[in-house]
Amino acid sequence: MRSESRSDRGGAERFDSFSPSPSSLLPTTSIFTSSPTFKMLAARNFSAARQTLRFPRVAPSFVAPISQVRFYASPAQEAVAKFKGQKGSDGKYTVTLIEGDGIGPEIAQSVKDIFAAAKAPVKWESVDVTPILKDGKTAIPDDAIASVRRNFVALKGPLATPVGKGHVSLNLTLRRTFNLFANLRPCKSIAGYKTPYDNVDTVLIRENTEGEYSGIEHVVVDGVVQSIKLITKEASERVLRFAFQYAQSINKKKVRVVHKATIMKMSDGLFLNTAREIAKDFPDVEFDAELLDNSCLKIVTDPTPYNDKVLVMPNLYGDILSDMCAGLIGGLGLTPSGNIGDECSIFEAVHGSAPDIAGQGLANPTALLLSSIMMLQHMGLHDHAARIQKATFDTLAEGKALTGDLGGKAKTHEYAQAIISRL
Ligand SMILES: NC(=O)C1=CN([C@@H]2O[C@H](COP(=O)(O)OP(=O)(O)OC[C@H]3O[C@@H](n4cnc5c(N)ncnc54)[C@H](O)[C@@H]3O)[C@@H](O)[C@H]2O)C=CC1
Ligand SMILES: O=C(O)CCC(=O)C(=O)O
Repeated sequence: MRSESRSDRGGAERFDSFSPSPSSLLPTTSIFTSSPTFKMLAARNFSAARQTLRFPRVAPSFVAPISQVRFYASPAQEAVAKFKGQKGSDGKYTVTLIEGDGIGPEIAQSVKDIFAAAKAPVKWESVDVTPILKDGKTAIPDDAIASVRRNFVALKGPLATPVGKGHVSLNLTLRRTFNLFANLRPCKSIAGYKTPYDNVDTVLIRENTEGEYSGIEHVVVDGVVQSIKLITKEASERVLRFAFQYAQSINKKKVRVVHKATIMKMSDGLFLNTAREIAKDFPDVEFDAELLDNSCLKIVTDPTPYNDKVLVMPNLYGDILSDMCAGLIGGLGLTPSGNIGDECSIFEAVHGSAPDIAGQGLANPTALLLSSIMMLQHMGLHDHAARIQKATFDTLAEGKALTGDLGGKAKTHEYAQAIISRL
């Protein structure tokens, strides 16, 4: 029976049992399985022109049309977010590629080279996501949308966002456009790369379409702005159900909600209460909850107790906590992610466009490469995923061809070559 009791700040609220954590970073089996009104920019660089797009003063149309909305009737229902792509007549899957800004093209090139050397059955379809305005709102060009919908899967480099002005984040626009409701961010220690902890193995799932990232902001009066954190039961339910199903698929038998329902009693309260309801459908998975600040303190003090759990949380908390976890294993050059939806999924590194090192061949492509390995697993290409993963981890463990962020001297392409030589 599920028992619920409130704990003090030192512990999590507990609800119930436990099982061993998986031994690999990425599970070998998973449930992954018009014309524009006008075109704003011609170039794919992060230019002043992009900044001319304005924040909407009213809510953007990110709510999915009813035809896209998925309702969950019972836990027995098929696992969410399965890959629906088909091999072409050439024996290859076509995958949409968004190279991105800053270091994006450099790290994307490494992934392309490694996939070619590994003979991964993937054909890249590069698309331009320079934003357009549709009905006054930032949108992804129709060709790019059609490509992702056709291929069901995409690999994406980082996209830069103007600070404090300009167009809505394209990263967020992509997640909303395709209703990519869960952002899956695993973070595991790299053998051979020494950090204060040798055994980090966290799995964080972030609600990906609403919360603090809803983009509903307006000026109330001069000097007073309001930003709305939108939480809906429907979006909470789908990411929470994904979290429980994902935990089962990787044999982690604990799911923990990270929240701040002490302060945001209604919004985080709805997320937490929805989690309690969903948890009833998964009696074999232990469920509890923890306050965000407490989670941060405890993870940086000792991440080990988090190795047996899947953490699930509202949008902003997941963004911040996953960067913090990246710091525990050696930085943003190492952490992958998957934006998971019912129809399509887009895989990308956790990091951004790293303008400070862009164009110099200094970027570490590991995070995008591990994201592409998650993508292969999602597509059911487990053998190719395992081969590339082994070559990557062996190269890192050997430590001879590391990029600057890991204390090495290798250029991006030299590190990629070292991986290729092991394939
Ligand atoms: N999902 C996405 O596409 C994301 C995009 N961004 C955007 O990226 C831009 C830059 O954001 P920042 O705050 O500077 O964060 P960032 O993640 O781009 O960089 C933070 C630090 O980590 C380093 N770093 C990141 N990735 C690296 C890699 N692969 N290899 C070696 N070092 C790496 C950078 O050099 C920098 O020192 C902004 O426009 C932001 O909006 C930020 C986060 C995610
Ligand atoms: O879109 C951006 O500029 C940053 C987004 C981000 O940090 C993320 O959600 O991964």
